[in-house]
Amino acid sequence: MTNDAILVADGVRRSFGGVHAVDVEHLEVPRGEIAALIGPNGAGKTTMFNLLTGFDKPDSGTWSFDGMRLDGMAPFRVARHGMVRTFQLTKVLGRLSVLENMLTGVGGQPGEKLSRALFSPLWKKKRAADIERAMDLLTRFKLADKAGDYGASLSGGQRKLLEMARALMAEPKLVMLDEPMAGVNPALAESLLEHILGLKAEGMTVLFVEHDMQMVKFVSDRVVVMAQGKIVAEGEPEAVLHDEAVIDAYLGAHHETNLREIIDRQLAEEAK
Ligand SMILES: Nc1ncnc2c1ncn2[C@@H]1O[C@H](COP(=O)(O)OP(=O)(O)OP(=O)(O)O)[C@@H](O)[C@H]1O
Repeated sequence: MTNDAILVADGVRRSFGGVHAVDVEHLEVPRGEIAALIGPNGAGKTTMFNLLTGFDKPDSGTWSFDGMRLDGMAPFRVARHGMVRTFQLTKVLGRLSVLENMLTGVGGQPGEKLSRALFSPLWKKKRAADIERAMDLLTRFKLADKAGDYGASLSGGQRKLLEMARALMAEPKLVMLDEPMAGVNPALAESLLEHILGLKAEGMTVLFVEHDMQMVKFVSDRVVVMAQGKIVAEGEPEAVLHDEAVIDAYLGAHHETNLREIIDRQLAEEAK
């Protein structure tokens, strides 16, 4: 479909009992773009994220990332290959400091104990470089003054920022964000948007799940719509958000967001 897709998935299926949570024939994420994955509650978006990043196993399906097959790979290996994700409910570790949380995002930690013992000076050098990188990222995300504070002391919005900053520790090529705007106050929301656009400016690809249509419209180059496990529409935001099938997918599932109202409001604003 696209000339240069960083992620290509085929025949990805996952059922829970009788529920076909994910039943995706084909998905491509274009390199260097920001793609939004939208759809009503229970559409299968988070399950799809979990499958692609190795946090859940599909009943069937294959996918490749940057030309390499990643299906069946453990999450830390997926991250090491450059595909990292954040979670809808952040996984910031409350009893670790903000800086320590950042260091958990460094790739290549599991199984390093032996080499660490053998090459201690090397490890120390790497550790110092990791700390420097972590502090640079914390500065960029305006969290540097909190480096020594416990993760638990951060607000919900700051945790979202920390999770995004931690994801960048692995120097990813693709960043997957699960509902980055949920529970974030307007001031932080603006800075989150800037950070997401910044990732693209730095050459990263972004795939995010979001219910906030304003954000979807504002930052995405491409929108993929899921409903009942399947992809029901995809394309440029303008076209997709006016698509009858998309509106039906939302309204049919009695989703809390009335897309028609949002679209009408946006059209009225644009007409002003
Ligand atoms: N571990 C699980 N066990 C049983 N059913 C599950 C499990 N995870 C997801 N489901 C079901 O799979 C379907 C898809 O859920 P999923 O969380 O992926 O949807 P979603 O699009 O991310 O929804 P939301 O926007 O509410 O986060 C739902 O019917 C959900 O109840």
